[in-house]
Amino acid sequence: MLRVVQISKHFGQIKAVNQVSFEVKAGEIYGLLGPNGAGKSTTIRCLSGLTVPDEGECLINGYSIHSEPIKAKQHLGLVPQDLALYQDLSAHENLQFWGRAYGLSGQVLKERQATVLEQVGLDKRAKEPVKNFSGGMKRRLNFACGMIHQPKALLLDEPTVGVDPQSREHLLNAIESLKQQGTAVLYTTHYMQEAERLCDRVGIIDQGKIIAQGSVAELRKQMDEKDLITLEGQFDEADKTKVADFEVIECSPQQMRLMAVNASGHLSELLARFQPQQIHQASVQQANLESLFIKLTGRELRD
Ligand SMILES: Nc1ncnc2c1ncn2[C@@H]1O[C@H](COP(=O)(O)OP(=O)(O)OP(=O)(O)O)[C@@H](O)[C@H]1O
Repeated sequence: MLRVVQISKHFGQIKAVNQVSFEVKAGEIYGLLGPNGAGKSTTIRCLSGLTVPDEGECLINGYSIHSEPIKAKQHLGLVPQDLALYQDLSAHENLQFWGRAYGLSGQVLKERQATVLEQVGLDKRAKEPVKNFSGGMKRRLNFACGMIHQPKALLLDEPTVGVDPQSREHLLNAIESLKQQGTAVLYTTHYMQEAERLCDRVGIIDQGKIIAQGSVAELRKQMDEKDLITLEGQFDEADKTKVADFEVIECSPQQMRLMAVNASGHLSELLARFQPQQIHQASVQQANLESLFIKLTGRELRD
């Protein structure tokens, strides 16, 4: 339903997106996971036709967003990171505006307004002006506007940034029910837990490039079932020789990161190799998307 073929986009010297390719099938949620500035929004902008890539192609249900934009956009919904709402209008009126913009009218539009308001839990607040809403409620309405026309493919650009837990749950449930109905969803986030919960497949993006791609289970396997150990304290290069039997990911003056199978079982023996005052803190993290990102880049997702 969504195909991104080898797209690149430069802004001056910055390679915002660099040879990115992926596909999202009907009924699939594909997560694009990466830190701030990784290239997620630029990829979404290319897919939605707001930005033209320097090279490559974006297809929606087989139609090129650049050479056949009208046909392509019939199947596409976009929930942008910045709210696209009229603050003085009610939730109902905002949905009416966006529904009409997508070509809906009459009874069909009325029914869709009622359905999506219920899906995002705003049916009881539908007549109030949006300026009275909390940030989370506005995010939920922003999401409802993007799916009012029941698109076959939906682009969600960090839809849960800054929302309260209740709104987050509403949004995640609504996205899961879209998947059940066969919608292809592209979901960008830098929240690893959300990607693990929602996504059938994930692409990890950093500095414009997809550095790992697959199901969450496949990506975990790339960690060889190894856990991540983070030691905080004071280190120098010579300390690496003390842990030569571990896989050392990073050794900076304040932090050392290592990988090992069954790390908890080895932790006390590992700590005994250092001077007691040298280590201030030690933690173990099981193999997950965040530890894979650290393994591949030496940095944390939230950087
Ligand atoms: N219009 C633009 N002009 C110049 N640079 C840009 C422009 N848009 C994006 N960039 C740069 O391209 C890179 C990728 O930005 P992008 O917004 O795609 O990242 P992101 O992964 O969506 O980040 P975030 O999670 O912060 O939204 C960044 O270095 C950004 O500063």
